[in-house]
Amino acid sequence: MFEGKTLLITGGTGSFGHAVMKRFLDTEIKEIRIFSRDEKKQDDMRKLYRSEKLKFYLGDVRDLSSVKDAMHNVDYIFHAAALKQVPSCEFFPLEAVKTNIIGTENVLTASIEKGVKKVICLSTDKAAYPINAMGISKAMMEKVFVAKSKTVDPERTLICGTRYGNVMASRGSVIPLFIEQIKNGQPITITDPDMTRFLMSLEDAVELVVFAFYNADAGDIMVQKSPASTIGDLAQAIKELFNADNEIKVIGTRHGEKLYETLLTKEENVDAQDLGGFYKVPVDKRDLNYDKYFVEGDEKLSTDKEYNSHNTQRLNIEEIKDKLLTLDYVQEELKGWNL
Ligand SMILES: O=c1ccn([C@@H]2O[C@H](COP(=O)(O)OP(=O)(O)O[C@H]3O[C@H](CO)[C@H](O)[C@H](O)[C@H]3O)[C@@H](O)[C@H]2O)c(=O)[nH]1
Repeated sequence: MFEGKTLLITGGTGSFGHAVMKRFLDTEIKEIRIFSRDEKKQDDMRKLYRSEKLKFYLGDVRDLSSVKDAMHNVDYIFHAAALKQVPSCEFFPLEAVKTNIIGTENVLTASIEKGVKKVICLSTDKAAYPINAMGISKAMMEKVFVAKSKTVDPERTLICGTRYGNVMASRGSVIPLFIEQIKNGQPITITDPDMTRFLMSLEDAVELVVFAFYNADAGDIMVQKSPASTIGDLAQAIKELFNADNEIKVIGTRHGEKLYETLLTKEENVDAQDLGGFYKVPVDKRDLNYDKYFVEGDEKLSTDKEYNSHNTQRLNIEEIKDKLLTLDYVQEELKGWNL
């Protein structure tokens, strides 16, 4: 379906943008358009890949006209532009509103106007039962794209989304931190050994978006089933891989952080469809007749459970090690370490 087509990636210079670009660059795709704010990152990417198929557009999702200017003749959009750091959104919540919520509204408004055929909006597990500003803004982003998907004929513009968990070894995340601490002979700082997180790779995130592309209907949110581990086991697995004996220091749960992450809320699970490796949260089909919100209930709502990093498949230390070894980053770090 991508043959001869133009794909626009908002936030395209980020790690997800890079991974998608690599996935599609050598296909029959016509053009991959990278839309982002940072000219330096764009220039680095341009020089690194030197591909005729790659086109760079400077702009900000907050600015509707810059979004519109990038959308002529675009067939599909992966909307990944976001503020995603928990602490910065906590201090500057309105910035999260502007980028994550209004920015998404802009991307969708422009897509509909320009006749883009499909838009996939990327969300995060932190949007399910959100407790921090980043998660709350992403939850609102989901509401915005679900509502917007109902305003347009899906044959013309199909709007849907994905929700995924922590990307293993992403910049500034816990796996590189633990490895750095080992290399520097520092204590390994664990917030709570029993805290759990889903373990997904960047490739999984790309696979999820591609799955959504082929399988989601308008307004659906697609979720990938993922294993999880406790942070205590993750630290132990990394210690064993690096043959390290650093002490473990428990520092306590950080501000805005949960004991476990949720990929499907209990309320979503009632209607979610199990598609093997994925779940599909179908769009709420109730119409503008508000009455039905109050007179029609669902018995399952009291009994169904959420799908979270505490009740998903739990990896043991050996399995975490195997998973870590699939990451290029960990392989590279191990090579350097053994030398
Ligand atoms: O020193 C540390 C740091 C983290 N953790 C734990 O490791 C897990 C993962 O932490 P990360 O910091 O890798 O990931 P977060 O889920 O906290 O969130 C990260 O990913 C988010 C995107 O999903 C945002 O970008 C956010 O700012 C960024 O910290 C958490 O359970 C956390 O408590 C520790 O045990 N010790």
